[in-house]
Amino acid sequence: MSRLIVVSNRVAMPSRGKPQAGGLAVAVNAALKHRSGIWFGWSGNVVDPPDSRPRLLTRGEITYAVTDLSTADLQEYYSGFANRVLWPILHYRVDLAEFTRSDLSGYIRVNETFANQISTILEPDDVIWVHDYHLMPLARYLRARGHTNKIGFFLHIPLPPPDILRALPHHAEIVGAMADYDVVGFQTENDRDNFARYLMVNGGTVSPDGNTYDVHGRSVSLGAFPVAIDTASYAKTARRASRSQFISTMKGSLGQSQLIMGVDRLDYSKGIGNRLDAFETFLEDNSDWLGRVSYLQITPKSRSDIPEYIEMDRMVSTRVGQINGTYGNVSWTPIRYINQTYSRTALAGLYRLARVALVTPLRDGMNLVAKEFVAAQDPEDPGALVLSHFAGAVSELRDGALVVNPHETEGMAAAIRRALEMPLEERKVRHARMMRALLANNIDCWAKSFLKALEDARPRATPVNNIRTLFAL
Ligand SMILES: O=P(O)(O)OC[C@H]1O[C@H](O[C@H]2O[C@H](CO)[C@@H](O)[C@H](O)[C@H]2O)[C@H](O)[C@@H](O)[C@@H]1O
Ligand SMILES: O=c1ccn([C@@H]2O[C@H](COP(=O)(O)OP(=O)(O)O)[C@@H](O)[C@H]2O)c(=O)[nH]1
Repeated sequence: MSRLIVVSNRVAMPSRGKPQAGGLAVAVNAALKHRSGIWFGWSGNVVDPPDSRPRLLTRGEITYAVTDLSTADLQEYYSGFANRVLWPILHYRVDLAEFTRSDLSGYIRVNETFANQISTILEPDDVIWVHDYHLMPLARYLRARGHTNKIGFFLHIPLPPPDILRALPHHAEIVGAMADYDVVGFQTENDRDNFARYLMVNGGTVSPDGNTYDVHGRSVSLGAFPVAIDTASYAKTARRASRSQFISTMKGSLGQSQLIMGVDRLDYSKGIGNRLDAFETFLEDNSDWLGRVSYLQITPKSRSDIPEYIEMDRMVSTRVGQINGTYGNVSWTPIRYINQTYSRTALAGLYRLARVALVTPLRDGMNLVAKEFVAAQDPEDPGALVLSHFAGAVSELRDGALVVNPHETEGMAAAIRRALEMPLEERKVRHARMMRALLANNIDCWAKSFLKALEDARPRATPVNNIRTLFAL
């Protein structure tokens, strides 16, 4: 079997020890467990100047090939273009995008550097699987270096309609460059259809199979491959974790209160502010629940150098303080707000203890927390999931979750009450439906179905040696 080269901005090195908050690392790690290969990406270190060749480290079946970034790379590529331009625009927040030409050139420079470094380790029949918005044009630079390998791309975050994509300055250089992959995968059909429409309005034509698009001489197949979790193994972890000292201490601290949980990186896309508004309205409208509920919000800090994230940090802390100050008393604090990262095992135990999970992003590619919460429940006494209509996970979990619009405070407050008071029989039925969906699409299916689509893609006869823009801006 040919080697698999996984490429992503972040590489989850086992030696790092610390748990990582972020679904991409969790999904790729699980996918690589079943196929030997190389995982290439950023080491997480900033070095001036970085080495021009990757450092290799083998652990079991996986070889990690990592490279450092320079201070300018970190600033322009990661904090700048990837996280202040692409992240907001792809999450439908054009209002938050801060575009500069220097950030765009830093982004292109790092993509070209990655292509150079990958070229040093690439063999002709390697299959390359690139992940996420940091590396959208990588295939273009690999093709320009003469590589005809199969190259696939998976976008972990949403892809908005063409009108929003057009707000991205020089979008053809970035979004249009995805046509240089053989297969492009998305979390949902909606994301896939948005990209198909983007290609069509820019002169692409669809082939009779309905999945392959010809775009000015390039051929690219599109598909939806919802990212998954290892459901059965996570359920086992949760059963074990629920017997730990950590969980019995937590249980003791709750007394008779019901536990509501939220777990999100501190990111504006997660809708934490709207959720706090809804929780406040719930307390305001339901005085019978005062003192009988505890909302635990675990929120590791994320991308803390970026102004929008600093502002978010300030806003959430202030709101939590206001709500606790207004509704709490000497023996009861409504919200426990924590900025630490917990291991997935510790989270599994907490999920199993919780009566309700609030997963209410304004937009989210998938949201693995929603899936992990469901997998962690005791089927005989499961908790209820309140899930945003705008999380990718809703396409698989809508039959069992209480689906809410995160922009409607009163609707979310009502859903919190309904979830807390849901009869056992209804909780069991809803949980069983969601478990069925999760068991049908396991992490192995995700990786296997994407790699199968890549294998089936038409081989490229000749490399593209010129880098040219596909269509007018
Ligand atoms: O690497 P960071 O900048 O610290 O950010 C963490 C990761 O966040 C994003 O995760 C996405 O992928 C998940 C798994 O497919 C998906 O469930 C979630 O909805 C997405 O937001 C980001 O896409 C990753 O690249 C980051 O590593
Ligand atoms: O303290 C934490 C918080 C989150 N996570 C994990 O980080 C991932 C978050 O993925 P998700 O898709 O929900 O969102 P993302 O952060 O990737 O946008 C999940 O697997 C969580 O279990 C974790 O291990 N520890």
